[in-house]
Amino acid sequence: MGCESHGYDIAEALENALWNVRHARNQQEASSIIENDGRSLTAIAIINNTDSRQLEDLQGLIDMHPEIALLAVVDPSSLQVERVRRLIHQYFFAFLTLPLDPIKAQHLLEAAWEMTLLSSPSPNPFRDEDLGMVGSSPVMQSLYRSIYRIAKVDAPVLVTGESGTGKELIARAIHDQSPRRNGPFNAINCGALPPGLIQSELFGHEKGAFTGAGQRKFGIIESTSGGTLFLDEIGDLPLDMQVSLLRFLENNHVFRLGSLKEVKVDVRVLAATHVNLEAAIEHGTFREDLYHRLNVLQLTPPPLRERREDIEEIANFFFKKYRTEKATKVKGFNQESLLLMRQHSWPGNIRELINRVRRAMVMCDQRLIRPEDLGLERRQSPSRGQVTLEQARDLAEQSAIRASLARNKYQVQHSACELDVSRATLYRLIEKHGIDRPLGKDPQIARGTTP
Ligand SMILES: Nc1ncnc2c1ncn2[C@@H]1O[C@H](COP(=O)(O)OP(=O)(O)OP(=O)(O)O)[C@@H](O)[C@H]1O
Repeated sequence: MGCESHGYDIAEALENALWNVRHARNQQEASSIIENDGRSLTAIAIINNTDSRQLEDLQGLIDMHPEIALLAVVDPSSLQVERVRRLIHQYFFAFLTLPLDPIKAQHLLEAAWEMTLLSSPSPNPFRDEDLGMVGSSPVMQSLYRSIYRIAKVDAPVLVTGESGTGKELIARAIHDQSPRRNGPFNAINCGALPPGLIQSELFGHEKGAFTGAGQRKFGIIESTSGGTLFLDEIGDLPLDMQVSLLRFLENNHVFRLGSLKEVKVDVRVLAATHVNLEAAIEHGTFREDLYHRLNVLQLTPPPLRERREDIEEIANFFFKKYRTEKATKVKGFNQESLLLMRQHSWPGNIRELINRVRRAMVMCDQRLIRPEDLGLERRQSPSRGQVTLEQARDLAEQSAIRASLARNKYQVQHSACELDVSRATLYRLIEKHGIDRPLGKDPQIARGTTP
């Protein structure tokens, strides 16, 4: 909120950078925006006036909403005023001086927004379930926010990232959240198209355009009119097709093969690649002009190994999803599996995680999925000198339980008595350490029920 002219200039610069901007001219307007907005807010307050009444109002508003991270924008002369300096120091995430540097403003706003997320009562202010995506880590929260922002505009988007990180899912989510959501969403894998058919697949053909073209065919671009076209593995598109695609992106017209008549098409193009297009440009296999045309907005989903905190959530999500498809006695993952999943490097990212969970659900003949069901190597015992106190405790606990179970012929009740813990605690510890027990040795295990 703040001074009209500066406010509108800043709002325009931020809107251009795809921020969702609301402009409040005074404290009342700011309050009503805050009350009405259910999602996290990050705010800029323009302090153009050192009037103590105004400063008090501003302080009152800030006091009422400590969850909002605020950036101050001030005229350098206002910084001479002790009260302004104190207010900024006590209540603001950072400050910027006029004239505003829009790049710096954006960076600080990003950082302030992340801070807002941390203090948000809801861990997911941007609803991942609306996007069909799982994962609550800060990096995914930031991705969801970008998807919502990018969905509102109509520019091309380039989604880059490793295989299996969710590039196609992101394209789908952008479409579903965009004004084009009622139009078609079509995806095509540029690497999977036979070279002789690409032109016709993308742009269509007229009857008789080539041997075998018995009738007119609309290409996928034309069939996507009013919707979103997702070009997967764009790096594999042959150079001549890159020229045609660039022409289409520049004037929104297509020529069907065998026709000189141009057809106007309204399509938003999203493209994805797992290869480095900049390197491809250097090698002469990708056109630089097409790269710049596609790369208006870029999104890069992180590899799974860079957001390990999401692994358990995603594994449980798919476990529940597949459990409803097929009756199974498996109840979840044991602690060792969860630990190993967290440690695995996931070269195939989420696709690999889904496949391992599905495989484990088939392979598992116990109540809880073990590392071998997932095809993951069991943890090596840490070598001498590398054991932390916690690991040493774990190892001692594990070996005491194993020994007691063996002594008591796997009768959990007897072992629990011997170890002086409740049966429920012993079951929990058995699961935690991934200790194998022969099936049927304990009545509870044989029935597969929770103790
Ligand atoms: N955040 C996510 N939440 C839930 N499922 C996801 C998520 N990201 C990806 N997936 C699932 O993982 C699988 C792989 O995703 P997707 O095909 O979108 O990856 P990709 O990056 O396009 O892979 P490729 O480069 O190999 O084409 C799909 O089954 C997808 O539904």
